[in-house]
Formats: sequence, C-alpha cells, structure tokens
Amino acid sequence: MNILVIGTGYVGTTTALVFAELGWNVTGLDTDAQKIQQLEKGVLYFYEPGLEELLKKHLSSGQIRFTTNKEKAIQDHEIIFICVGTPSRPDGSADMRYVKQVAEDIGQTMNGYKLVITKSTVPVGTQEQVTLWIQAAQKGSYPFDVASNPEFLREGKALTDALNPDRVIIGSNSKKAANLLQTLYQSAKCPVVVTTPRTAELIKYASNAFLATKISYMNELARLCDQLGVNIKEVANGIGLDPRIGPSFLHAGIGYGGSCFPKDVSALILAAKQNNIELSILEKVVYVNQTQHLYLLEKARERLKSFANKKIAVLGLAFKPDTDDIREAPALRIIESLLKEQANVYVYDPVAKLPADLHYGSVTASNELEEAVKDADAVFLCTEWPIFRNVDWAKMKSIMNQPNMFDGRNVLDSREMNSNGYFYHGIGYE
Ligand SMILES: NC(=O)C1=CN([C@@H]2O[C@H](COP(=O)(O)OP(=O)(O)OC[C@H]3O[C@@H](n4cnc5c(N)ncnc54)[C@H](O)[C@@H]3O)[C@@H](O)[C@H]2O)C=CC1
Ligand SMILES: O=C(O)[C@H]1O[C@H](OP(=O)(O)OP(=O)(O)OC[C@H]2O[C@@H](n3ccc(=O)[nH]c3=O)[C@H](O)[C@@H]2O)[C@H](O)[C@@H](O)[C@@H]1O
Repeated sequence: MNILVIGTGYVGTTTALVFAELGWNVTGLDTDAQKIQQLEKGVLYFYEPGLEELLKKHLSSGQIRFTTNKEKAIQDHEIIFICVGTPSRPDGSADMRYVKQVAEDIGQTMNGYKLVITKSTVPVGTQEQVTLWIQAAQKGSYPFDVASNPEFLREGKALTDALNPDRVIIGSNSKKAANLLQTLYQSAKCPVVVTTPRTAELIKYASNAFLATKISYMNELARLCDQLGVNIKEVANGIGLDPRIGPSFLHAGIGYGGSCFPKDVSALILAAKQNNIELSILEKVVYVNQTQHLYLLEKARERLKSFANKKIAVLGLAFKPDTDDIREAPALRIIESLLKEQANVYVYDPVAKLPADLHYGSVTASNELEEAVKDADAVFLCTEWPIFRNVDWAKMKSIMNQPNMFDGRNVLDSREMNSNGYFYHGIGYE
C-alpha cells in the first residue's frame, strides 16, 4: 500500500519513516519547502535520536520520498495521514486551521476513493468535521472515509515509541477503513483497539491529561515534602511499586512543558466548558504546573536575597532531554523570571538553542558548560540531560562565585553536592 503523510514535523516525519520501515511505500508532503529540501537530502532538520539514520536508509532504498506538490501527492495516494499541527489558540482551544486546509485540499483534488486518517491530536468531533470539510470542497462525488488514529510517541524517544507502541487506537465508523488500518498495523505487537472516532479522539486527550495530572500531583506533593523533610524520590519509589499506580511519570521537578501537555490539557478543559462540564482537577493541574517554577525561584531568592546583577547559569533549555524542542519549556519560564529581576543569565544546552525572537535583557547562550558556570552565583538545572549528572561538580565549585545549586529536575545526588560544599536545593528533595 502507498501512504501519504501530510505534515512532516516531529510526528509526520516519524510516522512516515516507521511506515517505510514496516515495508510500505511512503510519501511525505509539507507546505514548508525548506523542510522538504532538507529531508530529501537525508538531513533531519530537528534533533531526534535514530531518525536521521532511518531517513538515509529509506531514501536510498526508495521506500520514502518527499514533495511539496500536494495535487499530485493526493491524487497518487489512497491512504492519507494528516499530521499537521493543532496548536493552542489564545483561549486554549485547538487551532484547526491546518487540518481544515488539508481536508479542503483533499476534497478539491481527490480523484477516487481516499482513506483520510487524522493522526494529529484533534478535538472530539473532528472526524465528523473533516468529513464535512472534504464534502464541501469536493468537485466530484468520490467515496472516502475519515478515521482517527492518534499518536502516542514521546519526543526524544519518537522512533522507539512509534516502532513499539503500547497500543494502536483506530477510531472508525467504516469497516473498510478499520480493516485497511489494521492491515497497516498488522506487525504491531500490541493491542489494536478499534472504536468510534469520538472515543479515539478522547482517548488521546485523556491520556495526555492523565499523565500531566500525575506530574502535577507529584510536584505539589514535593512542596509538602520540603516542609516535612521527606524525600519525594523515595515517596515516588514507594508508591510506584503499587501496580495500580505504576512507577512512571512520578518524577517531581519544575513542571511539564513541550508542545503537547500544556496545549492538550487546555483544549480538554475548554471542550468540557463548551459542554457545561467543569474539569476542576485539570484546572488545578494547570495551576500547579504554572506555579511550579516559581516555587524553586522562591527557594533561590531566599538564599541569594536578590537576583539583581547576579550571574545565574541555567543548564538545559529543552523541555526534556534528547530533543531540541523548547516549546513551553519550563527553562524559559525560569529565564524570563530571572531577567525580570535583573539577573545576568547564561544558558547552556547541549542541543537546544535560545529562540531568535527573544527580547529579554541580559541573556547569553554559552557554547560550553564551564563558560555558563564560571563566576556564577547560582546554577539552575532545568533539563535532565545525562551530561549534567556526569559533570565533576566538585571541580566546578572552584570556578563559581557562590556554590548554589537549584536542581529543577531532582537529578543530582543531594548528599554528594552538600559534601562538595554546595548549597543544594531540589524540589521535595534536599
Ligand atoms: N510532537 C509530538 O511529540 C507529538 C505530537 N502530536 C500531535 O501531532 C500533531 C503534529 O505535531 P508535530 O509533529 O509536533 O507538529 P510540527 O509543528 O512539528 O509539524 C507540523 C507540520 O505540518 C506542516 N503543515 C502545516 N500545514 C500544512 C498543510 N496544509 N499541508 C502540509 N503540511 C502542512 C508544517 O509545515 C509542519 O512541518 C499535533 O496535533 C500534535 O499535538 C501527537 C503525539 C506526539
Ligand atoms: O501528545 C504528545 O505530543 C505526547 O506528549 C507526551 O510526550 P512528550 O511531551 O514528548 O514528552 P514526555 O516525556 O511526556 O514529557 C513531557 C513533560 O513532562 C515532564 N515530566 C515527565 C515525566 C515526569 O515524571 N515528570 C515530568 O516533569 C518532562 O520533563 C516534560 O517537560 C506524552 O508522553 C506522549 O505519549 C504524547 O504522544
């Protein structure tokens, strides 16, 4: 089967490569000619472990190709995955303009049966909406199905997750569409759930919102741990051994970021409001997340008295390790607050770059970790890149002005840091 993937961002590129790896012929289509040019050359324009090797492999095997020619691509393919962005609108709802554009393009261009699948994260009811958009744009009256097949991969682990999913969710009202999708996923070694499109769409939001809830729960509990002199990591370990709770997503820190949790939790809250339902737990999840970085800043303020004219090193910019993605990164919230209080901020991340449109005060991107830490009055560790664990912090202390470490990811050994002469503060972990 020939597959067209529309939108070659994180999800689209990964999806296209994984289908190629599973033996299908795949075309990636994007409106961004620069991205397509790079992908055609075998260059991955974002950082994601393992993907570039797979890209090169399937370009040379001819299993994958890329294009900006939407008419030809849509006409040549029967199976079309929509992987475009669904960012937040100012009111928190999902901006569906890219999905609508693709649906209209398909409607206008189609020349025979099409199976259109939304892999983008979309509000409940989108399958019906996409059907209407395609119908309205159609010139002929070609048959088509629209199905939902949400994606659950994580950035930084995109390839492993997409090659070994926990589950495949297929939302379809059409037997033909469900069968075609089941064939595509025939080699998946996980449960394949076939359900209604609305259920599939809600499963995606409910998963992300639940994971965000686990994190905010642990983050708030960590604040209590600070007061009680209890180590949140040991609490996480103790509760995570209960299989009803599970050990993952219990790691306390300065909050969740990324392109998905913040936007998807907001979109779900708003969708509930539009249906006269208050998702009050999720509203608190957002509140805890928006204030978590302030909690660590307050600990640092207590220690330093003031940030004005102090040199502060921020280690880690990406919203998590193994990605260059800085969308909604908690590090940016910390940097913004420090700059408002007139600190001189030096940032080091092994991969991620400061956004070009930053108009903050005194912020410097350091090429070396030592450059950021030298003469610093405090370090904020904001992303748990493995290299930060392996730094010789005892040696680093000698180049700092004051050895203060605010570990926003609870990754350093507090006892070791204290015995090296640091004032160390994690979150619920001292
Ligand atoms: N990033 C992630 O880890 C995950 C994202 N998702 C969801 O997948 C969707 C895509 O997310 P990302 O890949 O991160 O977005 P992205 O922003 O990296 O990529 C979207 C791509 O779509 C392209 N595009 C926009 N309009 C287009 C059009 N009319 N025709 C062709 N291409 C068009 C853009 O140029 C861009 O390259 C979102 O709904 C997101 O919530 C789901 C699971 C994981
Ligand atoms: O819909 C999406 O886009 C994706 O969103 C998340 O994936 P992702 O945002 O890439 O990364 P996560 O590993 O989930 O981390 C998200 C944020 O939570 C934070 N986090 C995670 C786990 C934890 O225990 N504590 C914690 O603070 C991370 O630092 C990061 O900022 C989900 O894990 C994926 O299943 C989903 O497909």
